[in-house]
Amino acid sequence: MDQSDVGPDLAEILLSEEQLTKKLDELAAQIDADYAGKDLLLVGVLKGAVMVMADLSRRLHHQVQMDWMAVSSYGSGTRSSGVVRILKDLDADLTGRNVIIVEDIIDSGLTLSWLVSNLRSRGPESVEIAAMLRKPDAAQADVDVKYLGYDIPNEFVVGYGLDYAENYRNLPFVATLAPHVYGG
Ligand SMILES: O=P(O)(O)OC[C@H]1O[C@H](OP(=O)(O)OP(=O)(O)O)[C@H](O)[C@@H]1O
Ligand code: HPA
Ligand SMILES: [Mg+2]
Repeated sequence: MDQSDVGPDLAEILLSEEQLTKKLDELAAQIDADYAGKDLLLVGVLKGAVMVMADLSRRLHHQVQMDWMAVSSYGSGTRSSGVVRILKDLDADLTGRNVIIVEDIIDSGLTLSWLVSNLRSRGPESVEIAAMLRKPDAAQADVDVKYLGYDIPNEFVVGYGLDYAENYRNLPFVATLAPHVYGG
């Protein structure tokens, strides 16, 4: 699929499939090296992390387990208010486990900052983060990300797991939306 398949809805491709692939290779090599000889549990955050989880995990030579959480922010009505509700919890017991939380994007950082402290309270050996995208100019909470793909500008992006109204998640690249799509 390329930009022509989604017509005029996209403004600009920020990261191509090749750029994502190159970064996934690098991150997988780092994780393999860092966790050599250690147990590893990858925790994906539904739904956005599905692409990163699938592509990163299959590049690892390391034997890993995978588990999933679904969370939702609520409160003021704006997304990522920092008040997070668990919609689906992990099946795995984290006691003594080495955990990497796998995410598509760190935007305000509120989701991950809450999630890291929640998972740390469950007695794991370690908790780290792997995220494909980060918006440094949107940060409202400090998030220490060990395995990062790309820093991007503070613009709404779609593709590679990221949605606008549940659309565009299946694009193999990351793009900005044309203003007419979101009423701009
Ligand atoms: O850093 P933050 O500002 O907290 O934003 C990042 C979170 O927002 C998105 O998820 P969303 O809640 O949209 O759910 P989804 O993954 O199902 O799209 C994204 O996948 C992250 O989980
Ligand atoms: O830029 C974004 N796009 C889609 N979903 C998101 N969730 C947080 N930030 C974003
Ligand atoms: Mg998400």
